[in-house]
Parts: sequence; structure tokens; C-alpha cells
Amino acid sequence: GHHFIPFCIIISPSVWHKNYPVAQGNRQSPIDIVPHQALHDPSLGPVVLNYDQCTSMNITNNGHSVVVQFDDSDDRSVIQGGPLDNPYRLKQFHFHWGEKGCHGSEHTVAGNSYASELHLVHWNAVKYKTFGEAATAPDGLAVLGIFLETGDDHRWLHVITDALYMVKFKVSTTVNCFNPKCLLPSSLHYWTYLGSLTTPPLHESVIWIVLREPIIVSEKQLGKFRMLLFTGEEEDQRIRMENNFRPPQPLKGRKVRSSI
Ligand SMILES: COc1ccc(/C(C)=C/C(=O)O)cc1
Ligand SMILES: [Zn+2]
Repeated sequence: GHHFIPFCIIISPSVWHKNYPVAQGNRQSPIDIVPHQALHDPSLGPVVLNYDQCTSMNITNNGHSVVVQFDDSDDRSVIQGGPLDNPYRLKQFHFHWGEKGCHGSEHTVAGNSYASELHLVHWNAVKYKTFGEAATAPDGLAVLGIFLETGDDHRWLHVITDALYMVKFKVSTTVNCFNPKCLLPSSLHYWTYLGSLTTPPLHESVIWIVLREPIIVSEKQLGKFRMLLFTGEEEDQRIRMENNFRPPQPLKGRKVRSSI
């Protein structure tokens, strides 16, 4: 009979270390952030986001998340300040979410998780020539993490969630002039620590900046993420894309600093 060969093998985080030994490294992400154990560092200035109105290019279901990619050929959209020594260029943003309720974020705060987490990925184009090179350097990437909590509709997230039906399967579609500045909470108070990518190759190249204040999105908007599929249109199985979050990793003596 027709032998189904699953194209879509979901590798769980607990076995990533077999192919990526760095998964058990000393600066892995995410982590559980314990606010009272974070060191308030008065030398930490505010994080500054200078995003151009029109550098977004497309939205893609890459088989493990939904990613909005940006034109990073110049410094039109950058993050700077805070723990960063120079501007980092916006490359893409993506989300992590659960299958229901308030599980889905990667970082947790005093053991509590949020329904989802948005990651804005930037790279150090001052020191490195390409994103790929920066992604393997200890100060190569800066990822801004924003928690999503359920409540009222988010006025601007609609632009993204209303486009998700077009990328139900592993495909891409155009998104013009989406400025992710509209996805920020009112306060830019943050925690920062040295960590890693949270999906393979798990490179320990990320300066994390996690905002304390979540943004509020509706259950309906969040539900649209859950109807995405890990699988491609050509595949028989339809595996819903959910729970695409890595659990917190050991701190291994790292200090979390707070701007608060
Ligand atoms: C060089 O290959 C890469 C693969 C994934 C990533 C990211 C941005 C992973 C993550 O978001 O955890 C970066 C580089
Ligand atoms: Zn992420």
C-alpha cells in the first residue's frame, strides 16, 4: 500500500542535544526570570528602537513558527542603547505560542508563563558582514522579547493575524510597510542577560532584552496562530503548529540585569 513517509518529523527540545550539543551549554535560552534576583544596573540606559515604516518584506510559515522578514541591507531599522554597544539591524520577528490558556511563552517570570512570546531578531552589522556570521558570534544577535497576554483585541496585531490564513501551510506571502513598533507595550523597562537562540542551531550568540510589560491580544487573535500547520500542503498529515516553545534552561551562574 501507500507507505506514508512523514516529511514532518517534530524533534522535541529534550533530544536536540543529540545533534546540537550546545543545547546543554552554559548560556542557553530561554530562562526563568526571577525579578527579585535580577540586578538593577543604573548604567543600563533605555532601549531605543528606530524602525523604518517600510522595511518589512514577507510573512513565512517556516515549519516551526511564523516569521516576518525584513530588508536588512542597511540601518533603516535598528535597535540600540540598553546593553548594546552599537546598533543592531532588524532581520525578522516571529512568535512562540501554546495550544491553550497561558502556556506558550519561552521565558517565564517567577515561574509564570504567558500565552505567547514575540521575538524581534536583530544582528550586529557593525562587527559582522552577514547575519549568518553574526548568528555564531557571542555578541552577534540582539533579540527583543515581548510577552503576549490574552484580553482585548490588539489593534495592530490584526495586520499579522489576518494574514495567517494565507500561510496555513509552509509558504510565504508579501507584507509591505509593517512597522513592528506598533507591537510594543507602553513601558520599555526590561531585563537583559546573555543567552542563545531557542531553536536549533541554538547558537550562544544572543544578547536578550525581555520587556517586563506584556502586550494584550485577544483569544481570537491567538487562535489564528494555532490554526497554522507544521506540515506542507503536499503532506497527508495535518499537524497543527502549537507548543512551539522551548522550556526554560539552567541559568548556570548567569546574572540577569534589570533596567527597572
Ligand atoms: C544561521 O541559522 C539560524 C537559524 C535560526 C536562527 C534563529 C533566529 C533562531 C531563533 O529564533 O531561535 C538564526 C540563525
Ligand atoms: Zn524565538
